[in-house]
Amino acid sequence: MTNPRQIALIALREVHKGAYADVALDRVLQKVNLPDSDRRLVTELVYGSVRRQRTLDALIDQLAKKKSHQQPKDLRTILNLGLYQLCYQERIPVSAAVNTTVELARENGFSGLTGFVNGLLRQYLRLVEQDKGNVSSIFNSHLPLQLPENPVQRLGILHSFPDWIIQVWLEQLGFAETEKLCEWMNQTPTIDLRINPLRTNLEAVEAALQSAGILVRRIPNLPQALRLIGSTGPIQNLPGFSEGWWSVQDSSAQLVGHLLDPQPGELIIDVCAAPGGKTTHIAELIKDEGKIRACDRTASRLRKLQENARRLNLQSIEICTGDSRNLPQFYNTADRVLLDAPCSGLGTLHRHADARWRQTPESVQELSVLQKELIAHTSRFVKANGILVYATCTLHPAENEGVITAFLAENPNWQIEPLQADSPYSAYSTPQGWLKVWPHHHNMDGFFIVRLRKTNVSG
Ligand SMILES: C[S@@+](CC[C@H](N)C(=O)[O-])C[C@H]1O[C@@H](n2cnc3c(N)ncnc32)[C@H](O)[C@@H]1O
Repeated sequence: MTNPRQIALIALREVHKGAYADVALDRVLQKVNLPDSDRRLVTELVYGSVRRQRTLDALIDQLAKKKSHQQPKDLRTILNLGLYQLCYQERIPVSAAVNTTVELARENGFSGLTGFVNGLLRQYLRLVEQDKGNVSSIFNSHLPLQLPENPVQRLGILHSFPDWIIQVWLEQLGFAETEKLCEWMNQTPTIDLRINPLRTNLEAVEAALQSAGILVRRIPNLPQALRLIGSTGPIQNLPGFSEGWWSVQDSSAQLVGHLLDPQPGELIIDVCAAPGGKTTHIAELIKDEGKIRACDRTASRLRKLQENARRLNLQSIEICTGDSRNLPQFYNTADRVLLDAPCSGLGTLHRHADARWRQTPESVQELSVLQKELIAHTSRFVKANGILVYATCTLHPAENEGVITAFLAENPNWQIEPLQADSPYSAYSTPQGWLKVWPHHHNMDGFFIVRLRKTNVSG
């Protein structure tokens, strides 16, 4: 099979049955032999139509007599694919988008409905044309969508997020900023590298990448970070991967290691370590001199950590498989603890097309219970006067501020250690002393990071 749209439809069927979008996509792409340009098209169609599902469904609701959820499943997916191309893929000629969608319907059991598919897509195009010539447009975006007045639903439909996520962001940011954040989260993610200073340096990697035709940019105040610009092909094929010169790690995740500020010779426990992005950063920062206990309850993810440590030639990491809430042997042993907590990932929704539809207010609630238990147990690993850094890649206060506020209320011997006034990271700091990385301001993944100090032994 070589038709990219048919391959996208097969992957989307799996996603609608519950598969992760990246897993479903990998599975179908492995079975076919496509040129790179077609692979890119399948990827764009699958991730794009998953990400924009709510907006695309709203268009169907507006353009067809039957609502999107009343359409046969495959027909709805085919319409989503067609509308996605017309709405968001300017590179695809309109006639190609319409004709291939009609053909896809015909080849998948809807030969009696090709007129309906054609008519719906053409009606969409007519509305776009009308809108262009209409000064007092009823539509409020480049899409001919009639949107409700209610700000939550309005942003949710227009930018394709569930209402509850919009609500959480509106409460923190207001309408205009929430809209910017939604737009940011609908972009194609960038890739950052973290250079391993024990094997090479930034200048050498920059030069090697540039001579391979890859454009890169440095990130202010992050001495090991390089951002790749444009498409790169498979990341493992870039110069220096097998030599352990660098790891893939977003800039905001690199901030976490710097905030922990580990020192050579220390004992550091990374209590949610796998697949090891931050563990290996810590090992690099301590020049591989000292000990890092890398704990995680997921053995398969720890195997990835081991592979990464081997590739980067790091010796200071010791693996520990199990639940970090149940490791009393580590009490009062660590100079520093990193708790990079399992979270809802609302700061990295751009990286996982389906994540916005998988999380729910209930899953956030469950995660916040786990996060509170993890900090309560693992803070006991820290020696007197030691440090614990709590971090998440989410933008939900119940998993961030809520966890820390509750922990501090119950543990008066712990305090937030705010940044020094001259810290290079003060752009992210807040009056409360924790750091928040807002993607639409800082152009990196959303993160919450707080550095806590244990002030005496009695608690
Ligand atoms: C955000 S990820 C960690 C990412 C990692 N720090 C990195 O930078 O590559 C959270 C991890 O917490 C682990 N985890 C969840 N609950 C845990 C528990 N009770 N004890 C230990 N690990 C746990 C998950 O398996 C997952 O690998």
